[in-house]
Amino acid sequence: MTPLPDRIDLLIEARWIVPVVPSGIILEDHCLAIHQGRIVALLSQANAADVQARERVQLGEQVLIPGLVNAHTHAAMSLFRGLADDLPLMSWLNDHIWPAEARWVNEAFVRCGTSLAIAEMLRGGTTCFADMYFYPEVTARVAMESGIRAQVAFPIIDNPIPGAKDSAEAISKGLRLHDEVKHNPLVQVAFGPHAPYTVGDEVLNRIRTLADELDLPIQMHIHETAFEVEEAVRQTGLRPLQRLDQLNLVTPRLQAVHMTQVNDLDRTMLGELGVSVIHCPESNLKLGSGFCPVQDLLDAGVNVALGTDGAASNNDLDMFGEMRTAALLAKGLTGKPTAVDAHTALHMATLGGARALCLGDEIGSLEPGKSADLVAVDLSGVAQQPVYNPLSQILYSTSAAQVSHVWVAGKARVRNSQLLGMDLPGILAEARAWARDIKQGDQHDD
Ligand SMILES: CSC[C@H]1O[C@@H](n2cnc3c(O)ncnc32)[C@H](O)[C@@H]1O
Ligand SMILES: [Zn+2]
Repeated sequence: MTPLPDRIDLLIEARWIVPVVPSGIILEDHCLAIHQGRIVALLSQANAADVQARERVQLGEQVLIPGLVNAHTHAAMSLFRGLADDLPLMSWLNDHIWPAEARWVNEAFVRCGTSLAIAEMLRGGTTCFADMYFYPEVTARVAMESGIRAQVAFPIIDNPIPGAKDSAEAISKGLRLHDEVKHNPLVQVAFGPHAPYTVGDEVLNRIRTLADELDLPIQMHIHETAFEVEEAVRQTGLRPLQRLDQLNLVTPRLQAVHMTQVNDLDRTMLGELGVSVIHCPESNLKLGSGFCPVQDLLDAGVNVALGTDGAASNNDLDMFGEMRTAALLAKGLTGKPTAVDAHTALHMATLGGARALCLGDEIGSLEPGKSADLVAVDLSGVAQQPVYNPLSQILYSTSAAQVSHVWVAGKARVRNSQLLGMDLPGILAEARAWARDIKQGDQHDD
């Protein structure tokens, strides 16, 4: 072990630590040593006794895990939470969400909705989120101000969108944003072509060329419903994933969101070509979109991450709930209780997400050298007793409400369940004002 600095910044003592790597290990009565925003050691409490630290945090009956990675959301859509429920995807989008976006979405909307979403995510143990929404420059700014880690995919659709008159303008604004934030340690930019049915071949070709040149990820909704795949086959003779492969987009930089429709050829292609699949089980269930065959994908060597999707189709941004749904759904779908076990679900929500966002060397597990993106979960409550195995509690009897502390790059963002550095009362007041106007159809004054 490399010697520790004479005095480290932070020492966290916990009853349990689940580092995710090595797989399945649970450390009891251990400490995590943090210096300059990075994990420098995992130590037994006996070995940590002589360590000098500027700050010591004693967590008691709590479990420390890596920060959760919400690998797909539309943060600002938190302002549309509960606006249109119990509908299938295309009527939800065409008849409700897209008209509401055309009427309401502007920079002030994105600022307020993204702040609300980040507050919910940080309080719930999400330390990194991957976003795809209009005015990505606003999302990036709010993320930087709040201290959360983010991948901001700038949206590209063939039609005009809020903030860009066409896809060429969306791309040039997105590239400018990349240039502005490329040295920021917490925020990175990605391409966000919305879906195969909203972006044509010419624009996809340009995205592929630019993403290769700049070494940037591409996030896209793909094979979300059977209807999407059937329509594409009817119109072109190709499944959307086949079409994307012909355009050389099926590569390790592709983050394929949803993938509820997977045939043998798709599965082989995803595994062999190193694509990450972002599984959004609750949004898929609520919109009746279908089921992503996660265990089959994992067996084929596909990296699978977890996302909530937006709060307008979920309707929360709770990654603990998402992990539990993913685990239960896989068992129901396969008829096998061993499918997506507790460790696999936590892996998808941490290291799987980190790898999908090309951040696998930086976050996703508690290992020396990685950034100190951490979550402490309180297991002392009545609904968490007794504790035989803290991993079981994390998956099957815990929600965002039990998160007590959150650190991003070693900096505390939640302490004793209180959000730090964000004006939560102000954000809530503004969100309620937006909802009042949206409900009444009034003009919103900033
Ligand atoms: C291009 S910005 C994002 C765009 O996507 C819409 N959206 C939200 N959820 C979904 C989904 O599950 N499938 C497809 N599109 C979705 C959102 O409303 C924005 O218009
Ligand atoms: Zn989505």
